[in-house]
Amino acid sequence: MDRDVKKAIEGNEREKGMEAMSACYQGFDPAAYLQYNYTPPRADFDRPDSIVPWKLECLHRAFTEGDVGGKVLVDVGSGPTIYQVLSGCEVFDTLFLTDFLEVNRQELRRWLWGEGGGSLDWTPYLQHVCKLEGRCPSAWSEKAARLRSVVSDVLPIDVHRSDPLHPGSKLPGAGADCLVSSFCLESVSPNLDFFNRALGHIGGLLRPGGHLLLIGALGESYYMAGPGVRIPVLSLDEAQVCASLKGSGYTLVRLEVYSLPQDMKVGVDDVTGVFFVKARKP
Ligand SMILES: C[S@@+](CC[C@H](N)C(=O)[O-])C[C@H]1O[C@@H](n2cnc3c(N)ncnc32)[C@H](O)[C@@H]1O
Repeated sequence: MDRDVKKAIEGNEREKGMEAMSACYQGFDPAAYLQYNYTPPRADFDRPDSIVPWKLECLHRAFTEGDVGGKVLVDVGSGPTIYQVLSGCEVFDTLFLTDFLEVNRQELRRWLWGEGGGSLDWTPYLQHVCKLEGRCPSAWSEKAARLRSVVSDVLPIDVHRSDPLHPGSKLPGAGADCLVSSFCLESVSPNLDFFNRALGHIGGLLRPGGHLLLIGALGESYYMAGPGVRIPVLSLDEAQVCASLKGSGYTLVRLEVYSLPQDMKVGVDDVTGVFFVKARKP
């Protein structure tokens, strides 16, 4: 087959894959998603084996080891959540939150700048991260103020585009000094090829020498994003995550894995574990 025709067919298939994924996301319900994943037992701060405290601990460690720094932090596919930047906001003075869906960007803006907060009370999260930082939990309001002061914008993003941010949303300087992304790439990719491409696309936002902190689901084939809203997920294992990072040119600093205790399986997905990666772009 002619090379150009083959490329056109492949391009067409990719467009279809992106459209199908985008259609799945139209029913995403931020309040329900937060309720499913960010309340006990998954966010039980009295249990170190709960998912959220584990993620917050990984992020805290990654941001306080001394090797991650610079000016600009970008969170890719923030969704309606802020937990993933509670440690990073102390290290970076400029932070961009991003998401594909306006409903999620709106939820973030409500917490950041709106009146009446948002759909979830983030206070226990702020208190917990203050404790990890050796501060008094009552410092949580200072942390909230710090986060609000460093967020420069909440931007639209599409990781399936080679230039994932809108052309009008150029990052300052040579790009981000650090990227965080949690449960985004595998939840928006119909197959490993899409995942690898998306990883490459977001890498374009990161300056050489910058760090990627990637959190994601292991062994997950779907999650619920609202009543009756079932989103397919690319089921990954640790070896695939490592191979994808290597394929995108990253140097792996650390991979940590969390296995879900039986009582964290609450019927909103079929995830079996979570990975946390710290990697560096050479
Ligand atoms: C499973 S949620 C993760 C949200 C949050 N980061 C977390 O840790 O819970 C996946 C997110 O990816 C976003 N998303 C969907 N399609 C996307 C795309 N093409 N590019 C970037 N983000 C996308 C969704 O809107 C959703 O917020």
